Amino acid sequence: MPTSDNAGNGNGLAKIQQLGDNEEGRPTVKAQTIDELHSLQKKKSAPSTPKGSLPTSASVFTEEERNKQQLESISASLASLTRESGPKVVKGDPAARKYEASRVEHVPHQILTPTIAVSDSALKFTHVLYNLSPAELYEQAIKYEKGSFITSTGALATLSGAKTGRCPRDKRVVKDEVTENELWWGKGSPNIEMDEHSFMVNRERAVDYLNSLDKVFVNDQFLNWDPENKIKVRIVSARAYHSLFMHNMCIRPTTEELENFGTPDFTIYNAGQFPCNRYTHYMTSSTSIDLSLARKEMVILGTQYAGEMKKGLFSVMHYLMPKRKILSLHSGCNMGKGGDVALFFGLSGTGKTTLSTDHNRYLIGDDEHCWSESGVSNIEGGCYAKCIDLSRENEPDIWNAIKFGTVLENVVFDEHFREVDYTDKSVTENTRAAYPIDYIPNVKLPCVGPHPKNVILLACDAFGVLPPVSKLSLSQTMYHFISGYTALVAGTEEGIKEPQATFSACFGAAFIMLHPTKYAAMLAEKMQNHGATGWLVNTGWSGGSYGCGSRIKLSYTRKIIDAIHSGSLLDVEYKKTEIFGLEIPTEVEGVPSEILEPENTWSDKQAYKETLLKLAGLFKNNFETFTYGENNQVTKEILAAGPIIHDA
Ligand SMILES: Nc1ncnc2c1ncn2[C@@H]1O[C@H](COP(=O)(O)OP(=O)(O)O)[C@@H](O)[C@H]1O
Ligand SMILES: C=C(OP(=O)(O)O)C(=O)O
Ligand SMILES: [Ca+2]
Ligand SMILES: [Mn+2]
Repeated sequence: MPTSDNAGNGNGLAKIQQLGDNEEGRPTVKAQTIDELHSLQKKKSAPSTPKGSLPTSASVFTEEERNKQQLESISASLASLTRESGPKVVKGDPAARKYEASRVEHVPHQILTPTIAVSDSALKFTHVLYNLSPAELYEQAIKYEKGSFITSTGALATLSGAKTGRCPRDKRVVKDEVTENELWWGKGSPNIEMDEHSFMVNRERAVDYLNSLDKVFVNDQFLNWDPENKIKVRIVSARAYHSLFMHNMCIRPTTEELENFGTPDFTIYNAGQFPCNRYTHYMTSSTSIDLSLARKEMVILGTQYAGEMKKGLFSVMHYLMPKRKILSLHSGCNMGKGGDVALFFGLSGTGKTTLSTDHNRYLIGDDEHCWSESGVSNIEGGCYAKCIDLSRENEPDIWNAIKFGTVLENVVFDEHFREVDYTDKSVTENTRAAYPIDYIPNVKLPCVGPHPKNVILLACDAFGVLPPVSKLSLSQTMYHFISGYTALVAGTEEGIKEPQATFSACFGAAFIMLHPTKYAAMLAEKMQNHGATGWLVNTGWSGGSYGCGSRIKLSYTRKIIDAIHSGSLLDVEYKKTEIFGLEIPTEVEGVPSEILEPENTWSDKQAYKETLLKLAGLFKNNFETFTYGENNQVTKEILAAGPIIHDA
């Protein structure tokens, strides 16, 4: 009898929902398990050639064949040259190994020759993370690299370790029968020799280190936007940070270009976390950056500073391009709406990146270019901006480029909000942002342009005696190009009042491979043929040396640069200065006229005169290397274009 109560079921109890029921028409997932659900999240990236389309000559390979070719090529790059130590390479993240297991069978078996010793590393797989996307590299960095964080604007903040700048004294170049005669060696040259054997010792050390890891990153990319002079580069590295940096800084291949990449023209082995062995001949520290032009390889040991890779490749371009009658330039480059191109030469910190990034002009590149018969081309696919004291007001385009995908090196940020404090120098003064060039809104794509109209030499003169702007004759341009002057303040060290003069031939002595006069002669010829005007712009001190005066306002420098671009600076009156013989304009729109003549801005005229003479003496002293050297091609005319000190 009590059952009848239940059977009636007039009590309003809800029916238990069945799987697949869909009360509000909301679809539920098709997955039966949580693993299945996860497997639905990622779909396969689309191939570049859609299925069913006719194969072109470049796409006759199946995806599997291409994959096999890529693996063979990477395997060859990573091969030990002294023994059969593998590697057995396999694509993909070892953390996701169970999903990759089926691919292992495709790896070609290495034939073991009994004459070559087998090591344990021959038995293990090296997982290759090949041309990962920025999103994948973020995950790798955050999961596995201490010191990697996402900032409030989405950039990837990283630490470069003990080295926060380049180590030019640890750079070595293999001297052989060919390079002995071709390259610039000796006093003033950046090329410190090593022999081939020592290079091989370091190469093996780097390759063994990389093979000992569970995984390595491989980037296959391009240098040079000039399609006829593109260079294929491969970068093998151990850190996601390095892979993302190069992804941003080199030219990114399309999926199709990557499928048909083939053998690289140049390979970098970056084993930066691992030191070199100081017992190796030619090694003077635990850091070594070694270049073999014959092998088309570079080895990095003992420094994780990413700029070493970018500037290492720049050195290679300084060798390869002049062979093709193309001038390689350590300069920024931009183009006006009317197609007028300007080059900005200058040493580190003088303003190449800042001044080539100009909201009113198209950016071609901020640091490395080529000047060929057909015009200028950027070597890189990204920019590498200093971020110390970066502000939205002064540099809006660089500020806005610091977003998802950008690598932020050695900056300090709020631990909770992850807002970067660009004034903080706790890690280093050389904080940097590396971003793809298309993060700048008015980029010129492809990054090429016609022959330059203006060649601007930037010097940050901390002595405060060079005029904010002067127009140069061709010989003066050559004189100042070969001198490559800048004077910076030590900055981080306390008590340093005296500016440090630096002379760096061709505004890039650390990267040139041939004698400076070779590049200078090419520049003179090109400037003459294309009617380019040379300018010297002081982005440094005014009103006294460092300590007394102050740095010229960026807004004034921008006005000066505007007047150069527009051509209006060609139509004003000029006055010639004493000692340096520089032509200085009497007026520039938007700039107080009195600052154009440095003497006016110094209250102590005697101190001005003495400082001017001191700097002129430093110039003369530096130039002696070029006039009395064995490669004396410097004409009297160029020498006469330098400062003239009259004996009292
Ligand atoms: N008058 C000026 N002209 C150019 N840069 C200036 C000036 N005053 C201050 N600066 C600062 O100097 C630095 C120049 O560095 P950057 O453009 O990165 O040089 P480079 O690319 O030549 O290494 C920037 O931090 C910029 O804000
Ligand atoms: C990255 C560099 O370039 P720059 O300082 O000229 O921007 C460098 O010299 O290490
Ligand atoms: Ca530099
Ligand atoms: Mn720069």
